[in-house]
Amino acid sequence: MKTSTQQPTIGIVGQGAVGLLAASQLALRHLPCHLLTRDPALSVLVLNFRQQQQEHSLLLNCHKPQQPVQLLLVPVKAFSVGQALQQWLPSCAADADIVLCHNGMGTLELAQSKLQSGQKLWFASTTHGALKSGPHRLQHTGVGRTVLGPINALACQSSPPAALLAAALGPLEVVTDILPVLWQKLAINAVINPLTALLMVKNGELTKPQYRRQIELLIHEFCLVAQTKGQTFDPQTLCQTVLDVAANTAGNFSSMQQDRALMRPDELEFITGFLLNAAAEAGIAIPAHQQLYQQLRAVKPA
Ligand SMILES: NC(=O)C1=CN([C@@H]2O[C@H](COP(=O)(O)OP(=O)(O)OC[C@H]3O[C@@H](n4cnc5c(N)ncnc54)[C@H](OP(=O)(O)O)[C@@H]3O)[C@@H](O)[C@H]2O)C=CC1
Ligand SMILES: CC(C)(CO)C(=O)C(=O)O
Repeated sequence: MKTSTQQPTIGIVGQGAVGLLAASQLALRHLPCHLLTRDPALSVLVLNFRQQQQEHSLLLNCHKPQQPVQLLLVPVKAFSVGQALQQWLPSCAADADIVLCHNGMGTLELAQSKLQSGQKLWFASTTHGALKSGPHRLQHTGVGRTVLGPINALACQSSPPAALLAAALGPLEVVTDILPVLWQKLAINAVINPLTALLMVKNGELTKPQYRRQIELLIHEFCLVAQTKGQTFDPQTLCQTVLDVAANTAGNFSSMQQDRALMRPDELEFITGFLLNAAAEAGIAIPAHQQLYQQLRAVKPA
């Protein structure tokens, strides 16, 4: 259902870094949305949003929407997707656009099983960087881009919610097949995240020659698994892509490093774990990823 001004009701799950980035950029473009938070008593979030050396004081709306949500953005950790959909899909219109946005893979079947038959499922893969340094402070740490693609059959036949996604997390590219994008992001996260989390270093450390052999091995194994799912990558090019991301985000800690440093749950099961499951299904051994997984789980058991 649309409001009188024809602006669809937008809901953003949570008040995490990516969700607040999306809400802030919408607010700066005078496109209001509802933050769907865990705290039912919270009506407004006061946010200091820092972007490109500019500080913005924003008031973000946390009221439960009166109208069914037409566009639901779900920028939560992969392990929260099932519960987030369970909680917030009842607030959505029967023909709503639902947009997942997370690192890792392995949530798509679960998400599809929770949707009503008229709801469209999309995935937005973003390279933006956002850091929440306190409950009221968000910094846009890296200007990136977002690729949006359909997941379920209905989304494949529908127009994408491109204008709103572009306002929230643009520049936006819309693709008809998002899987190659998700697999490439998986490769980046399957190398940078576990290594930085194990070594407790910033991403840039991995550009040093001493890590080159291990990264090449991880990428080689990744390519074998991806191939079994119909995703073909050139190992050398992919290795260079991973090193470029590490160099471009040299001063940042990866999300997995931050999660482990702060003793929060991490996305290892949806990154390395997903890869290990796919390898097992295909009967392929990927010892370099297996070892990383075991080392990380030994440091903090699942
Ligand atoms: N931050 C970044 O720069 C980037 C992050 N990503 C990926 O995007 C995803 C989101 O990242 P990020 O924003 O950093 O993650 P956060 O953990 O900061 O944000 C997710 C937020 O959603 C909340 N949440 C989860 N489930 C619900 C629910 N049912 N109802 C209400 N709130 C809920 C969480 O609350 P609670 O903590 O209480 O569970 C948390 O505050 C991750 O997969 C991440 O790897 C991708 C690119 C960049
Ligand atoms: C690309 C990278 C590795 C940037 O830090 C990331 O997505 C993450 O930290 O989760």
